Amino acid sequence: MATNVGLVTVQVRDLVRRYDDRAVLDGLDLAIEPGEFVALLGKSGSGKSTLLRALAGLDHDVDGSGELAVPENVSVVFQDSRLLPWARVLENVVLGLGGADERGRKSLEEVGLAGREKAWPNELSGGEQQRVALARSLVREPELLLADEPFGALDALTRLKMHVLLRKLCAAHQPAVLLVTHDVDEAIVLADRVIVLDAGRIVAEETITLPAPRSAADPGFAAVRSRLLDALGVAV
Ligand SMILES: Nc1ncnc2c1ncn2[C@@H]1O[C@H](COP(=O)(O)OP(=O)(O)OP(=O)(O)O)[C@@H](O)[C@H]1O
Repeated sequence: MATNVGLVTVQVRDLVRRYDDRAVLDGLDLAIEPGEFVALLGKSGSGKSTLLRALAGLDHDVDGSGELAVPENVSVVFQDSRLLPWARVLENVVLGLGGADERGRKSLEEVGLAGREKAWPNELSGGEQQRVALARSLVREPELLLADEPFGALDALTRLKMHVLLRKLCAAHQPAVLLVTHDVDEAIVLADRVIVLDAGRIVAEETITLPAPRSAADPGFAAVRSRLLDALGVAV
C-alpha cells in the first residue's frame, strides 16, 4: 500500500474503515503536501486515531474504492512516549538504526537533552520523555510525522515549550506533519492548515496565514478559533 507519491506526501481518497457495520471513516479525502503541517481536530470518537493508524500502516482493514498513498518513511509520536524502560535514552533514540550514536546524540541535543544520553527513561520528566520520543522520530528523517495528541498529558507550561520546540524541529527537518489534538489553540498556533473531522469525514478546513509568533490575542486568531469551534459544534 505504501508508495512514493511524488508531488504530495499523503494522498487519501475515499478512505473507509468499518467496525462491524459502522463506518468510522466514511469516504475520507485528504492530501498533505511535503513539509506541510496539518492539525486534525474532531470530537471524541470522530475517527482521528483511526485515520492516523491507517496512515501509519497499523491498520490493514481499511477499505473503500479509493487510494491510500503514504511515504515509506513515516514516524509516529503518541501521547505517552512509549520508550523502552530497559534501554537508556540514547539507545531508545537509535534503536534499530545500527551505528547511529552520533546522529542520536545530535538529535538529543536538538531537543534540549544533551548530556542525558545515559539516563534511564524513568529518570526523566514526562516532558523530557516526549522530547526523547521526538528525537527518536526525527533522527529517522521521516517524510511524514504522525502525532496523536503528543502533548495531551503535559502541563500547560511544558506544552507551550513543546510547541516552540516542535516548530523549531519542523523548520529544521521539514517533514509533512499530521497532528491530532483536542486543543483548538494548539492547532492554530502550530499548523499551516487545520481540518475538522466529524463522523469520519472532513467537515471544515482552515488555512492559517497568521504571522508567527501566533498569539491568541490577535483578532485574526480569535476569528479562526470561533469558526473552528463552530465546526466542532461548540457554541461560543
Ligand atoms: N477496535 C475497535 N473496535 C470497535 N470500534 C472501534 C475500535 N477502534 C475504534 N473504534 C470506534 O471507532 C470510532 C472512532 O474511534 P477513534 O479512536 O478513531 O476516535 P477519536 O476521534 O480518535 O476519539 P478520541 O478523541 O476520543 O481519541 C469510535 O466510535 C470507536 O468506538
